Amino acid sequence: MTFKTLDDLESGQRVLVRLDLNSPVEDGEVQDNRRFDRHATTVKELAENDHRVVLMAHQGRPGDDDFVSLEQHADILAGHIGMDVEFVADTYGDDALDAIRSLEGGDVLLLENTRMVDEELPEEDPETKAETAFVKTLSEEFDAYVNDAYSAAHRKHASLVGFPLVLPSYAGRVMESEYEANSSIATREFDGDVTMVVGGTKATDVIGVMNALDEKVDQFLLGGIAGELFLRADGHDVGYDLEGMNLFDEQWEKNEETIRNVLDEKGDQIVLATDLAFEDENDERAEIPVASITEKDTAYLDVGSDTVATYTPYIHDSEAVFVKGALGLFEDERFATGTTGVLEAIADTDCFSVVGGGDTSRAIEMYGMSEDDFSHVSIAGGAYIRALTGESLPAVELLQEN
Ligand SMILES: Nc1ncnc2c1ncn2[C@@H]1O[C@H](COP(=O)(O)OP(=O)(O)O)[C@@H](O)[C@H]1O
Ligand SMILES: O=C(OP(=O)(O)O)[C@H](O)COP(=O)(O)O
Repeated sequence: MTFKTLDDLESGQRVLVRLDLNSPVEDGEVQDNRRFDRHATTVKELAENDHRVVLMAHQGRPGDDDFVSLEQHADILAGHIGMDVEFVADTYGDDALDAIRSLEGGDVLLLENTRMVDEELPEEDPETKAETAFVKTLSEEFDAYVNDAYSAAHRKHASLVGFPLVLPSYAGRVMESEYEANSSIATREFDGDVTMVVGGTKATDVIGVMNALDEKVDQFLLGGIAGELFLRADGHDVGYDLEGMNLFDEQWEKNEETIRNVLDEKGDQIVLATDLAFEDENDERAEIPVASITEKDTAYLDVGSDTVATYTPYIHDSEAVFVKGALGLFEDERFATGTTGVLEAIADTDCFSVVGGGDTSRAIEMYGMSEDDFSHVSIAGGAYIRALTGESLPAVELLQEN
């Protein structure tokens, strides 16, 4: 491990901890999710080591519907760690400082949404962030900083990159496990085949992964919106926006040439869906072979069962399988077959497997699978894709330099 961890942190200190509790918010209600469960391990360990634990996290972005206070997050987190989590609706003002100074060993306090601090969001160099009033004021109150927010590590925000320049800094347990797993595709050598299942909504994610990992990956199994755009490049009447849709055409305009080039250059590594699923006149799932599609008149919402049957042997014959992005609209049970099919194929093997993507990894718990069926289930989306494509994660690099 290339950074200091909680194993290196002496007990009984004043510790400022950055988590990523960014969650879906539905009608103002913060939705519990695996990020709380995963971060609970770090928080509980710090409290049990008699630290005075002060937590920072963000939720949403100013102006978005999910930009809310962290008050609900404190209650949800308390439920996961089985301890009280005090909340103060302040980030670094007098109320926050008073609450921080009144803590005793083993206490846990959550500060207000870091994105309510003007100095937090602009993406700036760590040196600039270290000079903000936010960082300078808070860092005076602590002996150490712990960053556990791997899934936000691609952001150069004050709470993520300002403190490591002014406090002794350590990786939390989530940071450790996410870094280890998500960098493994780049750092580990596999004797057998390596397979990547890539889907989701963003063609640029798929292109980035293919360009970065074509030396490491033997086959890319495609699905989702991105997979349909590659089918369009392969000459099929799919991957088009129908009336009222905005999923394909804008991406196609921006990426057509790149998609065609990737398909030409890496075609022998790319496996495309052989059939797709759609909603028929009875609102039920129906499937059609891609070769039989001759009209641009249907919205396809999943890969078909024949595609799953085609992808399964690749997965079964692989030593390592990495997943990024769903193969269909899995939130609708009728169109979960592609995503659950490949996840079940992975679960049936003892290959090394990493499932990533903030939305995609939710499919595991939604369809009764266990995280234990996989080597690692990431709670990161954008950060995971950057790890796969070898792009920098500024907050991780700063921990490594500390
Ligand atoms: N054919 C499809 N039509 C509509 N949505 C799709 C389709 N395939 C996948 N999706 C959507 O893609 C989302 C996941 O993609 P994305 O957000 O890029 O990945 P992640 O958040 O897991 O990194 C899922 O929420 C799923 O609903
Ligand atoms: O949820 C997050 O990113 P993700 O959706 O890529 O997993 C992180 O918390 C970063 O949030 P942001 O994309 O609002 O900076």
